[in-house]
Amino acid sequence: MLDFPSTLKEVLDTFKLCLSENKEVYLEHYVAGWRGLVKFLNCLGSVFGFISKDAVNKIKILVTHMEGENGSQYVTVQSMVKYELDNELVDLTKRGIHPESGCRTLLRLHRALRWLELFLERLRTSNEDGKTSVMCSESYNESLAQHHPWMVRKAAGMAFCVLPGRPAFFEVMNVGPPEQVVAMLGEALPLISDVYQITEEFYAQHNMLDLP
Ligand SMILES: CCCCCCCC/C=C\CCCCCCCC(=O)N[C@@H](COP(=O)(O)O)[C@H](O)/C=C/CCCCCCCCCCCCC
Repeated sequence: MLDFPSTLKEVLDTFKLCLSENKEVYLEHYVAGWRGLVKFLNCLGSVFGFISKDAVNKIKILVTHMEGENGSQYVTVQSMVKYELDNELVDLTKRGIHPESGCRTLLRLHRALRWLELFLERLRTSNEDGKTSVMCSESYNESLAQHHPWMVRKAAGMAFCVLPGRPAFFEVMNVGPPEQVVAMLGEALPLISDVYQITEEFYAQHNMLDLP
């Protein structure tokens, strides 16, 4: 697990460790990446508490699987999917007796990873006056929002309004001057994108992109 304080670079580097040689996604590093991100989210204020709580719950569910008696099946996303499908441990069409399957839980974080990718790309290419609240809400609308009910979208939209400006945001990242942040994001984003794409394709192959 990552210790705090860390820099956002250290957290994003975790996603570099996610991919095995044969392009499988290691759950251990995936979860460590999210844990690190949640710590940054917590630094942004208590208004993000409900988002942080949901992410933490999902991380806990995955860790419980990884540390459980069938933990050896939860090494990569691919092994988890195979195991849960082979053993009918996933609710495929409607909510049923497996509300905490690894597959549906990871899918929620996977969708959030797309939000992160879109948001960090906007941050990377923005200028000094760029509004992080706008970047965040545009990225949210293009990704996660499509899977959230009205109430959640409304609450998220209100939380985004209190995001600090780009300079304060860069400071929280604890990476260095803006040019360094931009360079770091330029290196990290392709890795996040790889992890996202590989997971997306694997879930699509198994018709699991809409798990209830
Ligand atoms: C200096 C900081 C750099 C960037 C830091 C980014 C930190 C991001 C950390 C965590 C992101 C939150 C991940 C949220 C996962 C949401 C999963 C989800 O979709 N859950 C919903 C569905 O779950 P089920 O009911 O089906 O189990 C659940 O209903 C969601 C509830 C909470 C609202 C989620 C809103 C997500 C907004 C996107 C993140 C905004 C963070 C803004 C900070 C820049």
